[in-house]
Amino acid sequence: MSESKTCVELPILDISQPLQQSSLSSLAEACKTWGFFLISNHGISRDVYSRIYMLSHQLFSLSSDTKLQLGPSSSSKTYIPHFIASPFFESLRVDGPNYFESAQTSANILFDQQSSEFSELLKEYGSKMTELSKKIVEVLLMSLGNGIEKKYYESEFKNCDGYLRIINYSPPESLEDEVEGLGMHTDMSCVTIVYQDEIGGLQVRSKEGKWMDITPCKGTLIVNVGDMLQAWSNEKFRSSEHRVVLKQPVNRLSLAFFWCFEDEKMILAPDEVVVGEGDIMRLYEPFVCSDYVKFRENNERGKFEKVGFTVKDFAGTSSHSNCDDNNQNMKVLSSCSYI
Ligand SMILES: O=C(O)CCC(=O)C(=O)O
Ligand SMILES: [Fe+2]
Repeated sequence: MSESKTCVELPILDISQPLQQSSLSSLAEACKTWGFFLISNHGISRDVYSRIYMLSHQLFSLSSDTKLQLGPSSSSKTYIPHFIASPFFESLRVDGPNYFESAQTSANILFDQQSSEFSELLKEYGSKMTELSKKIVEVLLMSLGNGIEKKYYESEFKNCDGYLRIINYSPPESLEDEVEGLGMHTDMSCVTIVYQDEIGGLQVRSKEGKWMDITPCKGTLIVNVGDMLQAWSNEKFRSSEHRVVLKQPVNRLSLAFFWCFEDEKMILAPDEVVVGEGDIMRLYEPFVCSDYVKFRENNERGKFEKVGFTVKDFAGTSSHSNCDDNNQNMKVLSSCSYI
């Protein structure tokens, strides 16, 4: 990997302060260009992070045999071992809405001594992330203008739910060049909230195809738009390709929280959102959320969220053929539709 890289400058939204019009504009701009921004004053203390980190570190230090008791099997994706996403990636999933129960089920299998510390912490983290995700989606809808949030926040987003992935990256000890910890992918969520430690490594791909570093910024969380919101917003918000590269021979831990529509949700951008600023083309056919998830899961090239086929290939109208795309595998499902 020898491409030259640059850091991307993303706006920081102070979520504890009343919203200014200027913050909404820079947010809308960042979400259209990068699909990424940062959140400060999110209300999660350093202490909570260091306790989650300590317990997660203990958990990932257990033997493979112990961890493999959690999966992977076709019915359970709780634990993803090394060599599925990459040789250096493993993760533990904690499902909402009952984060305590989900974490405790794993803890009971993994740890000899019964303790609820891990599950209590994840319950707290899950509920904070839920509140934050709701706020973020509302703010994003506000940034679209025309009172879109008043009309559509409650009716469209009230049944969203989340899950958390605790990810442990362990690069080889003799690391000469950087390696990919998690390959290029887009998220299938509405929004994802990531906490990365000071080691960094998260990169976003620009529209021109250049990899840009998202440098860790103390005390902030990273938010990125996922495929579901890209489709719902008719691409007013971009679900960008991103990846994780490991540049130092040290462990990296991250917490990725995915806020998603319910499985049976039909995704169709409202007319007011499609029209926007003179944009009259509907870029996606209506589709059911779980059908897209299945499409990604069943698609060899889409395995583990690697980009190959994305929501554009699944439900994009032919309006997309005029767009930026350097994806050679565009599969147009139907002809252009106008509202
Ligand atoms: O580990 C990270 O920083 C990002 C993880 C990620 O992109 C994902 O799990 O979808
Ligand atoms: Fe991701």
